[in-house]
Amino acid sequence: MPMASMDDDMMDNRGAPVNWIPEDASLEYSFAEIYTGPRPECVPKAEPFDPVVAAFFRKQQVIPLNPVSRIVEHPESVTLDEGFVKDAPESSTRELSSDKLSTGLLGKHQGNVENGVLNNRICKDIDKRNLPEAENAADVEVGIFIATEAQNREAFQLSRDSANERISSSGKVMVAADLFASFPLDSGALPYSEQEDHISSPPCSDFFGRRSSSSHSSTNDFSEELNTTSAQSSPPISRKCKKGECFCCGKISRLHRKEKCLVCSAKYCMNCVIKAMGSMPEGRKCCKCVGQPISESKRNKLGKPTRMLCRLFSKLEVEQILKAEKECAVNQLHPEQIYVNGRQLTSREFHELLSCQYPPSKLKPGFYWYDSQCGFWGKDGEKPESIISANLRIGGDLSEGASSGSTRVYINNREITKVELRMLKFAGVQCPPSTRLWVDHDGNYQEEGHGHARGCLWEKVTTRCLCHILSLPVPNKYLSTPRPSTLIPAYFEPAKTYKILLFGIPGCGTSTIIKQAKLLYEGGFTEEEVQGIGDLIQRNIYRYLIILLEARERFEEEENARLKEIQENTPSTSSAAGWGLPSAKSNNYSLNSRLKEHADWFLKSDACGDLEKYYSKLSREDATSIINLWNDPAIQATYKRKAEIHNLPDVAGHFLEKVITISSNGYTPDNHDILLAEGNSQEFGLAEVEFTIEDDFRSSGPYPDSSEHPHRDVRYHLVQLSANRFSEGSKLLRLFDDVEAILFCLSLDSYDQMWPAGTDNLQNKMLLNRSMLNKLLNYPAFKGKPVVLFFNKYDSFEEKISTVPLSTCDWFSDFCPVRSKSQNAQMLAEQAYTYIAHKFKEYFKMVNPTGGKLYTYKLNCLDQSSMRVAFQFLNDVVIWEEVKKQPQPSPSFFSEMTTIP
Ligand SMILES: Nc1nc2c(ncn2[C@@H]2O[C@H](COP(=O)(O)OP(=O)(O)OP(=O)(O)O)[C@@H](O)[C@H]2O)c(=O)[nH]1
Ligand SMILES: [Mg+2]
Repeated sequence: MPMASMDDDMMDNRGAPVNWIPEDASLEYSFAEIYTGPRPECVPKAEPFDPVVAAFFRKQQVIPLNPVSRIVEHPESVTLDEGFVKDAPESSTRELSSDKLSTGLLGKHQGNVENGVLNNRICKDIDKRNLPEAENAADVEVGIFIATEAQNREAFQLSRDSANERISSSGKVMVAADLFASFPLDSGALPYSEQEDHISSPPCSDFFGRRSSSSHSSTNDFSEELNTTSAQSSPPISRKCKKGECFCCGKISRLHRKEKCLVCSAKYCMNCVIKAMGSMPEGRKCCKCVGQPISESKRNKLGKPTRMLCRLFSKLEVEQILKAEKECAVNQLHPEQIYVNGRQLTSREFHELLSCQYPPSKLKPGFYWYDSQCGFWGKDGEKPESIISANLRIGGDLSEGASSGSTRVYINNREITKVELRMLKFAGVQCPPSTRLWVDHDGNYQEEGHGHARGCLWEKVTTRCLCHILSLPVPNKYLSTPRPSTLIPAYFEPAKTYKILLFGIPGCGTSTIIKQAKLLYEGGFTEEEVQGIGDLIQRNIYRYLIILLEARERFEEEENARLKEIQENTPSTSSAAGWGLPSAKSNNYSLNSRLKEHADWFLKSDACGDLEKYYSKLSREDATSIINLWNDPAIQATYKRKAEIHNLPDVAGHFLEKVITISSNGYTPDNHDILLAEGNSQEFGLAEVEFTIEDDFRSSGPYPDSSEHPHRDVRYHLVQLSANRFSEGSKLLRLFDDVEAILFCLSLDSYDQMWPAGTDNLQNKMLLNRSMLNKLLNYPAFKGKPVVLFFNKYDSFEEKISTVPLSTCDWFSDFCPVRSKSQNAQMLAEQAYTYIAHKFKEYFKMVNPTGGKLYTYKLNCLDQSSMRVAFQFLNDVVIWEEVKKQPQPSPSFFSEMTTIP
C-alpha cells in the first residue's frame, strides 16, 4: 500500500489548519501517527459553541449547552490509525463539508426551519476527512448539524455507524461528545440500536415498544433508561479504565483500593478521590457527575461507608457525606421511573406503593404488573416476583398478558405462567384450560361464577416449600423475616397532609372543584365513578324536565290571567280575535294535546313518586318523549325565562339537548359532561379527595437542580361540606376541627338568584353567602383560620353583568362603575368583581377583626387551566400561612447593626 509522503509543511500536529489533500484521491493511503501531546483529559475542552444556536436551544429548552466530551480511552499517547480514516458516508460528508469549520472543531449545518421551529436532531460525527484540522486527537472532533427529520435520521444513522466503526476498530481512540445527553423523551425514535459497551447511550424513547425490542434481554432492563427520564437527569456515562488504574492520575495499582463514582463507575485512588469528587454534595460522585442520577446497579451501595472514606474523612464528615448521598433528591427513585400495569405512577401512587405495609423490596425503575386483588407483583412479562399489599390504588388495569403466560389458566384475569400452573397443580387446584380463578390477598381462591371459596393456595406447608423452590412468592405472613414496613425516601415523604374544608351553597361549583382535583392530580375517575356520574346525568334529565314542565304550567296560567285581564278591559266591540290577541285558553306556553298528555304523565308520575323508579335508567321511549317536549316552542319559551326558574340549573339545556345520546346503552360521559353533571355526587365518593400539588419551584424556579431547595410536594385532603348540611352546633362540624384552611366557594353569577333560606323564605344567594361566611367564622374551631374565597363561574358572570345590573342584589346597590367610551363587558366584569371582592373583605374584617386572613381569587372551575392556577394559589396560601407560623429567625448581626439608632 503506497504511503503518503509526509512533507514538512503538511503536518502541524498541534492543530494548525492543514490544507494538504493527496493529489490522487483515489490512492489508498495510511494516516497513522503517534500523538505526543498532553493527556487528553488535561487539554481544556474546546466547547463547540454557537451563540445563535445556543440561544435558540436555550429558548427551546432542548439541548444543554455543554456537549462535554466523553473520553473513553486515554492512553498516554493516542494513535490515529487507518480505522479512524474510514470514508464518511456521502450524505454526512456533504452536510459537513458545506459548512465552514471556523474553529477547526465544529461543523454545523442548519437545515429547515419551519415556523420558527427547528425540526431538528443534532448529530455528531467524527470525520477526519471533514475535520482535517482536528488531527490533534486532543481536540474533540464534533460535527453538529441541524437538519430536517429525514435528513437527520439518515445522517444520524450513517454518522453513528461510521463513528462506531472507528471506535470499535481502534481501541485507543477517544470519542466525541454525548450530545444526546439531554434529549427530551419525545425526541423519539432516534435509531440507537446497538450500544457500545463503554458508552451508555441514551435511551430510545419508546419504552412501550420494549417487548418487541430484541436488544433488551429482559423487559425490565430499563432501569438506566428510566433513570434518565427523571426530570433533571441526563444519562449516566460509564467510564471504564484498565483494571487497577486510577481514572484521574492513570496510575495502575491493583493492590490499592479505589473509590468508585456512583454514576459513571470511574475509579479513583486515594490521592485523587478528593480532587475528583470534591466536597461530595451528593455523595460519591465525580464533580462532573454531580446532578446526575446514580447508576441503578449501585443503589444498594447508597449510604454505605467504605474504608477509603473512613480513612480520608473524620467520622462526622463521613456521616454527612453518606447522609447527603442517601437523601439528596437526585439519588432517589422518582415516581415517573415506575410503570405499573402500563401506566406511569403519580406522586400519590408512588407514595402509596412505598408506604404500604408490604412494599416491593429493592424497587428499581422499570415496568411492573400488579394484581391489586391478591397483591401479586412482578416485572412486566415475567412470573410474580413478590406479594405486596393488596388493594393499592396504583397504575393502570391489569392486562391478561401482563406476565406473558401461555397456559390459558387465569388468576384475577391474568393468564398465569407455566411455573405458576405447576404450583397450582401441586396445591391440588383443579385447573383445566380456560379455568378462571379469583384469588384474594389471603390466597383464598374460587372459580369465576361460583360464589364460594374452594380453598386457600398456601395453606399447605408443602405448597409453600414448592413456591420457594420455584422462586414463586408466598404471602408475607408466612415469611420468617417480615419485610420492612416502609422504604420511603425521607425527602419524598410528604411532611403533612393539609386538610381543607371546601364549603359552598348548592350549585356554586364545589363538586366541580373536587372533580377537577381528581382529573388534574389523581389521573381521573375510575370506571365505577364514571358509570355513577352517567347514571346521575340520566336521573337529572327527569328532574330538569319536571322543573321545566312545572314552570311552563305556571307561566301558562300567568299568561292566561294576563290575557284574560286584557280581554276584560277591552271594549266589547273589539273582540279578541279582531285585535289579534291569542285566545285566553291557548298562549305561547300551551302544549298541543298529544304533548300535554306526555307532560301530564310525567308530572303525575313524579307526584306519585313513580318517576323515581325510572330514575335509575332513562328509557329510550322516555327520551323520545322528552326530546319532543324539549323541542316544542312552549318549552323553549319557558326555558328562555330560566332566570325566573330558580331551581333550574344552567346545564339543564345542555343535557336535555343530548337526551337521546344520554339514553343510549353505551353512553359514557366524557370529561366535559362529567364536569357539567351537577347534583349530589357525594354518594360517588366525590365529596372528598386527596391529591398532591407538586411544587413547581424546583422545576421552574431559579434553582432547577439544587438540593438546597428539595422537591417538596404538598398533599391535600379536600373535604366538601354543603351549606345544606351546615348548621351551627351540628356535630358534623367536629369533623372539620383540624382543617388548615377554609375554601369558601361562591358563584359570582348568583347575584340575581334566590335560594330558600329557611322555610319558604327566598333569599338572594350573595346575601346567603355572606351570612354563611359569618356563621362559619363564628365556629370556635375556625377562629384564626385563613379563608380562601373562590369566586367561581367568572365566565357566566362576564356574560350576565352587562344585561343584569349588579345592583339587583341589595348589598351591591352602591356599585357605580367607571364608564368609558371603550367600555366592554370584560372591563365591567373586572370592576364588578373587584367591587364584590372588596365588599367581602370589608365584611370579613368587620365580623372577624382579630381572626385569620381572607384571600380572594376569581376562577372558572370548568376550565382546567384556570382551576390549576387556582389550586396553585391555594397551595401558595397554605405554604405562606405555614411559613408565618414558623418562628422567625433571630435578628442577625447585620440587621442589629442597621437597627442601632
Ligand atoms: N359556567 C360555569 N358553570 C360552572 C362553573 N363551575 C361549575 N359550574 C356548573 O355549575 C353546576 C353546579 O356545580 P356543582 O359543582 O355541582 O355545584 P355544587 O356546589 O356541588 O352544588 P350541589 O352539588 O348542588 O351542592 C354544574 O353544572 C357545573 O357544571 C363555572 O365556573 N362556570
Ligand atoms: Mg355537588
